[in-house]
Amino acid sequence: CSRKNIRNAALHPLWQSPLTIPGGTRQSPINIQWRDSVYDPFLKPLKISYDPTTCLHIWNNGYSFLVEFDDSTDRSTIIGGPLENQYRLKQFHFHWGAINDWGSEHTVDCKFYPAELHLVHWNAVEYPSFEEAVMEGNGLAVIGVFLKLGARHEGLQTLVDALPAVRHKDTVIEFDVFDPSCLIPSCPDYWTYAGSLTTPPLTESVTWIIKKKPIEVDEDQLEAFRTLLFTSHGEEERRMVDNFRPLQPLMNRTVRSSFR
Ligand SMILES: NS(=O)(=O)c1ccc(S(=O)(=O)NCc2cccs2)s1
Ligand SMILES: [Zn+2]
Repeated sequence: CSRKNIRNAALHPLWQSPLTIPGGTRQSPINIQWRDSVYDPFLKPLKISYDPTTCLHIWNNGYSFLVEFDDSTDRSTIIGGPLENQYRLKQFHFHWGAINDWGSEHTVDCKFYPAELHLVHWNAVEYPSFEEAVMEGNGLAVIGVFLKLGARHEGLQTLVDALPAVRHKDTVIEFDVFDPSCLIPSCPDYWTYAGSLTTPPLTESVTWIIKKKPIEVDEDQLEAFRTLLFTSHGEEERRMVDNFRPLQPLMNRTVRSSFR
């Protein structure tokens, strides 16, 4: 994949920390070369069961804006797909670009989408806490959904309307009821591979489940993401854009598809 626009992200303040971790063999994100992905007939459909009342708040953590959920019980979970266990929803967040030509973390046949949604889940069957699951090879499962420019997304608009209240880093607002399944395409097709967190601590603990179909959002909604700031109140403002990690080497990995 051409690295012209990856330079922007690599030089971005977000990546002052090391871009790669020593000895990393399963880092994320990656380019998904459609023709190299291998159909696996044993992959199950992914079963998503979210309780909208487990939604807690939206906050700007200086990397992205995240919507966090009460993960003290199994009320919002996923199971099936490539997963051996049930995983609990912890939070979802997005990555996006300064312009619509790039912004996603994963690419498909070297194509960037303008943004990407990540729904982060942890293996509460095998591990006592999220923080411990983050350190384990099968600790996390992240669903990735690409955003493409198109029609306005009514479900997303509820989030967009809350963004002015979390414009600065470390601001938070309560968010009582939200069902994130409205952000996941109904098409069941996905790719899956073994990878890592794409922000520090970059741990190699993520089973990635990347939906083949994108969701459509409109220009105003993408522009609303770009009004957020990396910086806190009182600091010199830096717009929160290009908060995506550069592509990482595939190394000895195969991307499987749930579809022919
Ligand atoms: N872009 S991504 O989906 O790969 C993610 C990056 C970081 C994620 S996190 O929610 O696990 N926070 C990291 C941690 C918090 C506390 C201990 S480690 S998810
Ligand atoms: Zn992410």
